[in-house]
Amino acid sequence: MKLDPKALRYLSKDDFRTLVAVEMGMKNHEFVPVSLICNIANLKFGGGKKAIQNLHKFKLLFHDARKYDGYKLTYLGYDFLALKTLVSRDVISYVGNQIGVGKESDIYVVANDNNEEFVLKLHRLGRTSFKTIKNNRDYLKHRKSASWLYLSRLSALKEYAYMKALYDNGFPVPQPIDYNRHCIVMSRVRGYPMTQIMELRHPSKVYSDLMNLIVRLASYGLIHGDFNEFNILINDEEELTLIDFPQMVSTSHLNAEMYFDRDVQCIRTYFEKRFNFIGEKYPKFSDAVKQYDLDVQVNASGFTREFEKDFETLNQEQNELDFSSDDDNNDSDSEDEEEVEGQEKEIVDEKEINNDQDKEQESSQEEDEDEEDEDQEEESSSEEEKEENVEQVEEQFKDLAVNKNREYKFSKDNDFKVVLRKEYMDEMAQLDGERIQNNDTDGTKETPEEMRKRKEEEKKKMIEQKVKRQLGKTIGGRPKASVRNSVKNRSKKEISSHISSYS
Ligand SMILES: Nc1ncnc2c1ncn2[C@@H]1O[C@H](COP(=O)(O)OP(=O)(O)OP(=O)(O)O)[C@@H](O)[C@H]1O
Repeated sequence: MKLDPKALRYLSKDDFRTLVAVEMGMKNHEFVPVSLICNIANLKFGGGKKAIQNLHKFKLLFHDARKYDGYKLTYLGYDFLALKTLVSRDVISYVGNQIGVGKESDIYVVANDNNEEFVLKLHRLGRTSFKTIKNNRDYLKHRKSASWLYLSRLSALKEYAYMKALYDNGFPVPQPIDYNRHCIVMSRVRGYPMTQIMELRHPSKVYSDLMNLIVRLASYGLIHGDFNEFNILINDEEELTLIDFPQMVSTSHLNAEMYFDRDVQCIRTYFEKRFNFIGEKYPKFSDAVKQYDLDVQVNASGFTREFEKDFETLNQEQNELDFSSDDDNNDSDSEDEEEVEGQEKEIVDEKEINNDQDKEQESSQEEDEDEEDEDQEEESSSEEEKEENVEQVEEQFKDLAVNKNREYKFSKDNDFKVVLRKEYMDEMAQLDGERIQNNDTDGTKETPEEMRKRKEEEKKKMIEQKVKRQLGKTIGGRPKASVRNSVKNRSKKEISSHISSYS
């Protein structure tokens, strides 16, 4: 599901109030009856129904009238609630391009009023299960339908808590900025996922940095649990940043050694396959001496043991639900068995909602003008670029270049321009050198105009190659998912339902 923030600017305070009312109603109902929504929202003169229609129009609510007139939140609706809160806290002001799609999240670039860029991660746990839940449920004794909200929220909270504890202790992780509901805002790392790197200048150094990181994590009582090339970002200086923490486990976990060894093995295998580097020395679980305990800090950040327990239980239940979704009978049976503790924790704190609502005002309308100006500029410059080959490059590049459909202005115009990496620049310089040599020996000198054209051509070729590679690796969801699956031992079913959720 793609996040499209354009409706934000058209929604009134009453609309948001009604959206929150649906969220609260989903505590006990899969589809919240219209009368209940209106009651909770408590709007005058039939305002509730009008707001429901508006929210439905923007696809923030899903309607079902089979048993009674009821509505539930869509992912987009839940995204909006979180975005609205983050905007009202002045954490973010603009939403930019999507820069990543994980199995369980969508990643966007966002910016605040000072044009500082961050990354917004929207957790999407349980999205497959959510789709399989039967529509004939009306009243939820045991918060089944809302579990995707709760699960995504817990996952975000866990990731935020771990990221904060790690960041505060000097680990190379993004800086956590804020979170709300199922969203985290963190600093943007200037680097590439290691899976996109074809060659390293110093493979042995990077390898030993990674192994040291695994051991250092263990000395703080933690194992990443998904330590692979997809969750390691590397920059041009070959510095590393670790991302994605919802699966972290403690070194006192029953299977801690297995998780530790798996993390180590993942890196060894990858280095051997990709860089032809055999890591002869590698750490064992017994090498890691626990010196610190980050658990306390993680708890202090809000992710208590109770939440951890809930998270594990729900995760397991969601997995079981995925497996049994084909079997209609099983589904309804298992529903009755589903008793999860701590229902009160389920939906957002009412107080928080009310405060947020009061603070949250229509703050997005003024952004239109700047954005339109930008779009006009883009159009006029593209008119000049009529040459066929330029168009070809743009076509291939469209997902990586400036998103012309974006509804929100973005801070730095040049942000999405291709940044040619050092290797490409070196390659071009080398080609230049060869050409000059040839010219000298031929006795035919290139005019400055010819040289400019040739350089442009070469640059375009480089970009084309780079883009092809990137598109193949990052945008083609199917191969990525299957590779990830082999790393993480995910079921085929899980992957195919994930892939279908994007189609
Ligand atoms: N702080 C960040 N800075 C820059 N890019 C990021 C950042 N966080 C995530 N990304 C990009 O988003 C991609 C997906 O992020 P992440 O691994 O956190 O998602 P995920 O849903 O947890 O993935 P999965 O569950 O499939 O492992 C990353 O590969 C990376 O390219």
